[in-house]
Amino acid sequence: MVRTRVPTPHGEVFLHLYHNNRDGKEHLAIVVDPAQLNTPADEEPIAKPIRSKSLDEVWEGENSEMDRIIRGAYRGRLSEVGFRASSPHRSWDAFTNKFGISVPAPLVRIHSECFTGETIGSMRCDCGEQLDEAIRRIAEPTSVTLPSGEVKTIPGRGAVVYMRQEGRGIGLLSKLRAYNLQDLGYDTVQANLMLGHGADERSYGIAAAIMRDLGLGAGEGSEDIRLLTNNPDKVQKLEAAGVRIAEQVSMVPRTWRCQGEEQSPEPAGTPASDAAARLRSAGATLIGASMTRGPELEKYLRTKVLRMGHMLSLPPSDSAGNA
Ligand SMILES: Nc1nc2c(ncn2[C@@H]2O[C@H](COP(=O)(O)OP(=O)(O)OP(=O)(O)O)[C@@H](O)[C@H]2O)c(=O)[nH]1
Repeated sequence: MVRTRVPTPHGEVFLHLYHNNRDGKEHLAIVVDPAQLNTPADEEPIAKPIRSKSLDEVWEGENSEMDRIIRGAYRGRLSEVGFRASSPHRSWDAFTNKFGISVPAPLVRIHSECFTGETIGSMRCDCGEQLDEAIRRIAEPTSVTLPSGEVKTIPGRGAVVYMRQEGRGIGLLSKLRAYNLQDLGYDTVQANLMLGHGADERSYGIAAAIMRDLGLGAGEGSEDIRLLTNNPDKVQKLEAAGVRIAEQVSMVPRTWRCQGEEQSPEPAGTPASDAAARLRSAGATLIGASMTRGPELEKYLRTKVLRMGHMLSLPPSDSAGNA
């Protein structure tokens, strides 16, 4: 495992790259925990830091602080000047916050790789938008009230566990074949089945192991989590793998939040710019073409709701019987 800091439009995140001996793929965890950047090493953070146990362990054959730095086992922001070793071996299992307040459970998303949606901006799915939206929502600050009555804003925290399960686990090659079948009119479920695959071949054992390592919903001293998903199968499989989910938080596609309004390009004063402004004022960072939309995305989203049981309300036109 290796960890590094990455600045993003939503703030600085820590990218953890995990090796495993089950499927040989490199899965990732994108950890949002600004307290690790802002809290001086000798001060208690307000919420439990999201730390990887395997990263903090001393590894066999590790001889110097530089070895640990190179693999990312440090706290705070590295810089040539002013780096502090910062109690690298401390375990946070028994963490209690000394401010006497309860903070919201960390927000977590288990995201599945989608080359087409995330890298080339395909409008067949909303995967790129979901990844952006997940990091934005995890990083969103919240207000807490101190025992003195003072209201304090604390940064959002949580993680996206990024699983290399392209095409719901069937792989990119099969997904591209499925797209060709979809062009003939089949939906995403039918196309998978016609190719001899299951509708969804993903498993969540490795995701649960990563969460255990990070103390998110599983493992010694871990916190319960809030899970960002609409997928009931994901919730059920994670719980079966021992992950404690305090709350399921849904993700409404941006296009369904702004139904009927034009968008990109966004000349000022148009419904498009209003829709984008509303999303921005809600904190959204709109990337690329603002939001994904179009008939193919519409069909994809409706299939998720109608055939895969995703917990989302259809927009008014669909619930009126057009599905
Ligand atoms: N087989 C197949 N996979 C697709 C298609 N479109 C997107 N995907 C994959 O679907 C995965 C994302 O899963 P979704 O079903 O969209 O969402 P989810 O993760 O199950 O549910 P949420 O947590 O609510 O987002 C990614 O691995 C994508 O590569 C498609 O048309 N066919």
